[in-house]
Amino acid sequence: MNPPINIFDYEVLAQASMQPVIWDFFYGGSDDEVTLRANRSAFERILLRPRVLMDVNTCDISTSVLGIPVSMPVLLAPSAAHGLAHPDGEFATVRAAGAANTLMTLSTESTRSLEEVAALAQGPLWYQLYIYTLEEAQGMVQRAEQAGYTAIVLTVDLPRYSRRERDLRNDMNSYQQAHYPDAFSGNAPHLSVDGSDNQNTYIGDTITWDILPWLCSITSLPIVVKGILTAEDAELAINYGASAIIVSNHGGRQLDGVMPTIEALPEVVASVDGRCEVYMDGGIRRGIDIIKALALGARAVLIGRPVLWGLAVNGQEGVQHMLELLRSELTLSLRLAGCASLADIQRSLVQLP
Ligand SMILES: Cc1cc2nc3c(=O)[nH]c(=O)nc-3n(C[C@H](O)[C@H](O)[C@H](O)COP(=O)(O)O)c2cc1C
Ligand SMILES: CC(C)CC(=O)C(=O)O
Repeated sequence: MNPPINIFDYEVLAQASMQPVIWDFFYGGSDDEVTLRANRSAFERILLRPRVLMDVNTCDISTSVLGIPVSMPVLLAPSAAHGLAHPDGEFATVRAAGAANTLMTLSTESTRSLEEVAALAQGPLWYQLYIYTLEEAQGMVQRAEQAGYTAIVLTVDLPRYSRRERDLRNDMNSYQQAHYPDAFSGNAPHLSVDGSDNQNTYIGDTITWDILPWLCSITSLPIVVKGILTAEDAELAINYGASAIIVSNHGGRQLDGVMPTIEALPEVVASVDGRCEVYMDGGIRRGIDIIKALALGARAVLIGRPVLWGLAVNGQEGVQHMLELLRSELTLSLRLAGCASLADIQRSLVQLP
């Protein structure tokens, strides 16, 4: 294949470069993968209403998230076990994010430790939290704060691990433990992806909204709640102390059959009504997807799988190149839509089905 010129090219090359069992873990969703597919197909039903004869000679796509400047409204979503994609793991990812002047969110389930990753960071970092025990969570939050992470991203859509049928068929757990036993253990001894190993004490199915004031009491970092899909939960998140919300369905990997995130976004944005920043993830693969999300009220988007494709194909350089492809698509599409900056993106730029 010729050198990749878009994220779908990276996807093809990534699949060719990895063991099918790893590909299935990265690519797959839960159950029938209805939501996984819907995250993409929903973008195709939203059309753009461009304006013409605007001066788009310069086009500024820089912005900020929670006051932190980033070169574009594209952040790296947390994803587990980058060591399964490339031997450099999160070291490559954090270098690429820094080179692109954007923000990386490190997963609790990273291959490398949060301190090692922070030591290589040239750009801002957020830390994504899964709560096993409260003691472990408190320790991790304190470690993240000390290491220079600037927000805690609490993932709330994984009370329990979903059924990922590809992984069940492949016996992903045995494969991972045989070949990459440390893939998920960078920050704590979490040995498997689905909680089946007996060292896992995950309490995600017992925590309630009170966890937010508790988190606020143990850290001065802002709390970003990831995995909100409804107006009701957006309201609760704000009332319980969230500083920002990520509209997310975990890339179609948790409850199957939920709405695609680009369709959930307007409801959440309306409910939040400017009281906090709202971001979204799920299916972002093109510059125009970012434009649609921003027109519907997201301040920024996060990308999950594309990072893993870049990593698998060419480590740090692959992630960097993938980000630059997205950056140039976004800039060109904005110009073609008549926008000279992100501030020019109005709700009227999109037409819903
Ligand atoms: C392989 C993989 C691992 C993931 N691991 C985590 C994780 O550890 N924590 C988390 O909050 N979300 C995790 N996610 C979800 C992403 O943060 C994000 O919500 C999702 O990937 C966005 O969809 P996209 O892949 O279509 O961009 C993971 C996603 C993938 C594909
Ligand atoms: C280890 C898993 C809990 C990581 C995750 O969030 C995912 O695979 O979607």
